[in-house]
Amino acid sequence: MTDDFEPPFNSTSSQTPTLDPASLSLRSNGLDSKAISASTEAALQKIRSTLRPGQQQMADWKGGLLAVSAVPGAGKSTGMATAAAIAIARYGLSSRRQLVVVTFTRAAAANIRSKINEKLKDLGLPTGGFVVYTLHALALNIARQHPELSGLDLENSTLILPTPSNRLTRTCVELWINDYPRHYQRLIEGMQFDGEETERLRRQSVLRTEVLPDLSWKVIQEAKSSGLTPSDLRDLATRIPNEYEILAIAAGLYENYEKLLKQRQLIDYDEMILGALRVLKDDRVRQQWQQRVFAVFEDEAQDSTFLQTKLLKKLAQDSNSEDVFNLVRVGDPNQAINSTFTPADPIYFRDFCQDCKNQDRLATMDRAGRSSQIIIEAANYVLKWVNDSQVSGIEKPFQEQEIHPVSEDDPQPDSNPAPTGSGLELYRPVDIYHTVQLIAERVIQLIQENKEGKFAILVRENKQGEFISNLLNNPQESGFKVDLSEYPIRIYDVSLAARQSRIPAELLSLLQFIDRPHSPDYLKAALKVFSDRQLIPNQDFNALAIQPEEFLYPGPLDTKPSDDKIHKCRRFCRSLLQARLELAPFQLISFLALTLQYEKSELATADKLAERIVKQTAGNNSIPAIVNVLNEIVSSERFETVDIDENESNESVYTRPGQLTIITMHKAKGLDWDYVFLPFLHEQTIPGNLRVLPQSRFLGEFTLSEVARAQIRAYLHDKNTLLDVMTAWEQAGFLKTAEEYRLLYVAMTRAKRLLWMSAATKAPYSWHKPENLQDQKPCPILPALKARFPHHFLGSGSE
Ligand SMILES: Nc1ncnc2c1ncn2[C@@H]1O[C@H](COP(=O)(O)OP(=O)(O)OP(=O)(O)O)[C@@H](O)[C@H]1O
Repeated sequence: MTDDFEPPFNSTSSQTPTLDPASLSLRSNGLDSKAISASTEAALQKIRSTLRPGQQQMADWKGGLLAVSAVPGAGKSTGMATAAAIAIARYGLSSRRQLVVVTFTRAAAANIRSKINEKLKDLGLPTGGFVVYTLHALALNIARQHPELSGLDLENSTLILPTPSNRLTRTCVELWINDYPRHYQRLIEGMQFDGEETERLRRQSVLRTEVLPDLSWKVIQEAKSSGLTPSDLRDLATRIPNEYEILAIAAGLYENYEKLLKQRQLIDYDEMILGALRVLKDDRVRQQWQQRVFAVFEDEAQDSTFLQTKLLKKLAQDSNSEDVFNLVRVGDPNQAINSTFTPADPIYFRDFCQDCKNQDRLATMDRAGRSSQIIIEAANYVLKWVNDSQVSGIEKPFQEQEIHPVSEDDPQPDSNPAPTGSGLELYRPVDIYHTVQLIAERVIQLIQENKEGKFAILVRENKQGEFISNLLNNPQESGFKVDLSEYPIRIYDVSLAARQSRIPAELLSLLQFIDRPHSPDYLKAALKVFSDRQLIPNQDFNALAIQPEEFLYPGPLDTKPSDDKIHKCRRFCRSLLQARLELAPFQLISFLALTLQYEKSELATADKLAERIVKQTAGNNSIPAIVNVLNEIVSSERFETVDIDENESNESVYTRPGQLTIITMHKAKGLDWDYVFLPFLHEQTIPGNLRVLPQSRFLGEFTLSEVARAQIRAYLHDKNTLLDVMTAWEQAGFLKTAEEYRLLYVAMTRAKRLLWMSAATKAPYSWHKPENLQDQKPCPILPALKARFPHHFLGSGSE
């Protein structure tokens, strides 16, 4: 985290510029521009003339609020960087009074920083007039400079990223169970219960290791990032009673979480934003900051949470006039794809756009030069079709915002390029193997035509990427007919990195089991790791794990049936316990890596991890010591994986010429390629539906965490909306449907010259078992596109 933020603004008050009262009154009505020379003005006009109409509106901003709603590929970051450089020049900004540019990821921050620097250099201006932050880095910077106000001791605390499976979440759950036995019992009883002991143990296992950690994780994120305290949540719980008292449980978990953070000197990301907001509550300090901040420009504004929005508004507020904000927010409501698994909520940006519209301060950037005309038409059609079909209740998933091609004289080289072939190809391959074969064959054709071409296969989940990558990289072993290694194309599997980032957690689970094999939780977690790695068949592990001894070493009198599946699970677990007896603790990591059948780069990551553990446990190389170190790595930071090919983290590695990138749709946001392949578009995943896992059906046909989250969200949007359980569950489903379609839209709009889409007739129900094929319906978009663009439908693709 430490390298995530800029050198701080000057923090002492003596260095704060004092403002001339005359300019203050001017600033309330608009910003006070510096007198600039005719030659600088001419240079600014020249830069402005390279912008598209929507971008020019950004460049012409003269203070106050401005919302910019842009379509994919409209040039949001280009426009923002240029507008920033123009504002810096026009208002004579310097390190004493800076423009603050905020964006979402570090890569995006680096990108926009270099664009602004470039423009300033062209203008012959110094580069001290602006800073670029990620939202969290900005908050951290403010909180760090005023520890007495933020209440955060950042020097002695650890930053954490809670997950449902980490120790902190699990401890919250255990404490809650202790404090609320009656509530817990009510959950165990579920819809109905006949008191049978094995079933009781199974339900306890599901609640303790799945349902409650999930509830805790989702609700805490949602509530905290929206500024709700545990007691706010308790109040809300009394207003939405239900049988299980879901929100009361959530409030209890949240209280435990907050207590644990304090006790253990841990800080989460929301705490940093809250800390910064506490700092800005102090009038004097707030004014100092506001005087140093000339204005705030935010990119990717559709992904902000309530608290983040609040922080930016505070900073952008005029120090002398509460109603004046110098704030430009740029985003695309149609590319909001984080709201179902993070607390990001596009409603805040939509509301901001609406407010700005009412004040005539909304600009739209609806021209984009990225894609061929036919791809634009397909994306526009999807948007309209989805909105018209009312797939997600009354709220439309998309803002009615069509993409238009840029004008003929647009400065972007090769804008709206000619399509490759027909530009849009729709297929219904026989099965998923056939799908990959069609892609490989098409790639071979295209790479021969264009050696510098950029290719990507976008998948919905990493498992699909793994499947494709295995077939393409090991054609012989898989009996696959096409061998890409004979052609000048490199395969870059981004999902591999995601798989690698799971390595520390996987090893931790196995080691915890080795350390305490009689713990049902650890046994279950170990089985889950084997199953995720496809070494054992997936099944309800709660049933196996509740009596570890019986499972591991069944006696002759054991009555439980034991089939092949169970034998296989048992063999793996026993081999771990055997290793414990035979190997020294420091050798266990390598043994586990081999047991999990890690491949080359995964083994390298495991080695790196082992080295670090040996160092950190020097003097006490016991299994509990190793578990402790691993636990810290897993719960407090992202361990860096080793990429055998490179160590670059720059996004440009995803879009290199002559490369076929396999990447998730989520990660592809903001990137583009000449040829984009979207395989496996099945209704089951896009839009899919919210599933209740069989093991937690005893609670009813809904998921506690989703219900609670939907209830909180509805309340935040409108304090009078209190949803009952089933309505909340339905809302959660709508939210997911809407977001899946937006994700598909993001994926489609990554293509420049060819958009290739397919749904195989036969596909697996679960990608954990890709070989189990069954008939699968296509995503409803495909038949709709087929009807609208009949000439682009190429059947199964075989002659
Ligand atoms: N005024 C312009 N002149 C020349 N090129 C431009 C201009 N505006 C944008 N571009 C080019 O258009 C492409 C898309 O721009 P950019 O990546 O900023 O779009 P975006 O709106 O952020 O896209 P997305 O929403 O899909 O992430 C880039 O290659 C950029 O260089």
